[in-house]
Amino acid sequence: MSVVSNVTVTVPATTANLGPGFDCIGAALKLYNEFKFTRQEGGLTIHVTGTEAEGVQTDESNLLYQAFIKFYQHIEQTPATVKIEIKLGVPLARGLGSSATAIVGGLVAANQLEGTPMSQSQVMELAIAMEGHPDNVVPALLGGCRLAATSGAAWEICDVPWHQDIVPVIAIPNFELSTSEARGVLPTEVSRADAIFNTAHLGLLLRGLETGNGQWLKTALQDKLHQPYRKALIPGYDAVNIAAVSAGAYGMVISGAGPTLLALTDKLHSEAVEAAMLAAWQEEGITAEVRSLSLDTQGAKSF
Ligand SMILES: Nc1ncnc2c1ncn2[C@@H]1O[C@H](COP(=O)(O)OP(=O)(O)O)[C@@H](O)[C@H]1O
Ligand SMILES: N[C@@H](CCOP(=O)(O)O)C(=O)O
Repeated sequence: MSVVSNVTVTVPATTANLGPGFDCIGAALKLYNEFKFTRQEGGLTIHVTGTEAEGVQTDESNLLYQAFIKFYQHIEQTPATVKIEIKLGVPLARGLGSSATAIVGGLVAANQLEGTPMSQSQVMELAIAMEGHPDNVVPALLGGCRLAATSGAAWEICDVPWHQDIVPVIAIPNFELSTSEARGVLPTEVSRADAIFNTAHLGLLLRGLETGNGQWLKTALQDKLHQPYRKALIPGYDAVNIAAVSAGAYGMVISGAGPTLLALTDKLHSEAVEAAMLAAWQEEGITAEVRSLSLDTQGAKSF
């Protein structure tokens, strides 16, 4: 393919971890950021519109631009000078993969502008290296629900079947929690019992997601590697959890590094689960936006 003068990339939000799959599983959601890159003379300009636009840097420190630059370093070329227009749909620092959209968006845009010198799997490897874990950048790039594992040299990515009756309900509170802060509270070592617990629960989760077996999902959505440490950073976590399950959710987990909470339920109960999560957070004095979203199956798209 040939070099082009502009490209627009859309990248979906993600919900990573899904309880027991810390740092290895995530799903793309139908909620998007849009990034337009146009070649221009005379230096970088960044213009941001949409949800919480004031929270995004408009200089060279911008994460989207950092990913763009990383691509050129990788192919050992001088970066194109560009105008960047960002339309935000994914809220920042809420555990919905806003940073992953920026990393994937910057890499995909640079690859497209330069006529795709890199394959999709090379872009993916670079995105994982930048983010430090695969569970949000992989579904952001490829869509669907994805499990990632590495032997050390390369990554194996597998598509995780998601039963059509399972509905993700996301409850996004009106406060931020940076991923680095939420990683900072985690222990560096875990017990053998906790490692076994999560191994078993992740296996059960994969089968529960595939079959829609509610009994399996109810047990599977438990975790001992990150949520017990992180829930103290999310006021109202226990109340929202109890409300979601009482309204018919299989269970509730922290989306990504939080503070967004994710309940899995079925179509019959999704509206009641939404209302219950919203009311529980309101009672704690926290404003939230609660919605049922479906899975994005296409990942990053450029045009
Ligand atoms: N569209 C974007 N363009 C540039 N930078 C972004 C964008 N979205 C997020 N970021 C950067 O990523 C940070 C949030 O990352 P992080 O703490 O990992 O939270 P999240 O869970 O949303 O990924 C923001 O504060 C901002 O610096
Ligand atoms: N496994 C990571 C996932 C972070 O996802 P994000 O959406 O919060 O960026 C973690 O839990 O730290």
